[in-house]
Amino acid sequence: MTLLDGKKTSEAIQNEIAAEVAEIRANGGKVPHLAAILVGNDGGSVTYVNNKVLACERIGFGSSLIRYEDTVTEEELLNKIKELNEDEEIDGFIVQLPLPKHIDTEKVIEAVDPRKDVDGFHPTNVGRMVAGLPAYLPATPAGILQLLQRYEIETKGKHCVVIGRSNIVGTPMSILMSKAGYPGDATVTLCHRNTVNLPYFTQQADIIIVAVGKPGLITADMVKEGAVVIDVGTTRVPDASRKSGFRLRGDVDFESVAEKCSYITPVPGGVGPLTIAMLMMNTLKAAKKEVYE
Ligand SMILES: Nc1nc2c(c(=O)[nH]1)N[C@@H](CN(C=O)c1ccc(C(=O)N[C@@H](CCC(=O)O)C(=O)O)cc1)CN2
Repeated sequence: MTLLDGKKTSEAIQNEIAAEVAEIRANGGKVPHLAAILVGNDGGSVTYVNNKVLACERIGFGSSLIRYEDTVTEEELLNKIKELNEDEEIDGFIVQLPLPKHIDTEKVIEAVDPRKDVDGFHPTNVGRMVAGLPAYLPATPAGILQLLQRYEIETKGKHCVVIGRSNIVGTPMSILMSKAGYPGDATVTLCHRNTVNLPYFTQQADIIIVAVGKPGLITADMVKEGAVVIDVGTTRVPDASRKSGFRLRGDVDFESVAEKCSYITPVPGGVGPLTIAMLMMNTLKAAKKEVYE
């Protein structure tokens, strides 16, 4: 069994981006600038956004962090988005999810100019991705593609079972894995909460990608010998022995499944760190106007 090391892969990608930024800087070009909007004080979201800002600093990007209390109104948020859409210094920006319940997330996502939507969540980017046109790909699925590619995992003709149909991970992942080319060309089954007899599908899978948020959902008896197992789940479970009071658990029962599969991602240190690297990649593309002229 080979461990798919997302931390190492993320560092490698970020080093490649940093080298390009150094070159841009040396040639007097515009240094990419990412802005992030964070609403509220959710522990996970604060960590992720701080890590995004730190990654910008390490790579040499400019960055802006815009914070609001969770009482912010939808109107205030939409006004800020309008401002960022028009700010020529900002190449791309994100609104950290989830948002408080009183804010319409879809409305917020649609307010972002698709040319600056480095999260790849705007319907224009989703549609372009489906149509095979240049688009910002959402960071988590794009990170999984990088892992498959960098570990030279065969995907053509394989049966890939994706579990979870979220707009951020499962649905785009299923589309990208079925597209022509590498990594892709797989036969894809998308399973979700109403799938009857989940093990029937997972037992046939050459590649399992699970993004549900149910710790330990995938057990050894559900996995074919030699399968590739990608775990996107990161649920915080209480752990009194840790200073933080919690630990992260994936959707895969790692100990038992690792003995059966050919490749597996750990949690933490698997898919998660790639999310940040791919956001940086999208921001570089935005600055270079690679997706939109
Ligand atoms: N606007 C966005 N919101 C959210 C996204 C997103 O891509 N854009 N994705 C997730 C959260 N997320 C990034 O924002 C994210 C999640 C996990 C990790 C990560 O590195 N996880 C580590 C563990 C970190 C920890 O200790 O908590 C790992 O898995 O090893 C990075 C980014 C939802 N919101």
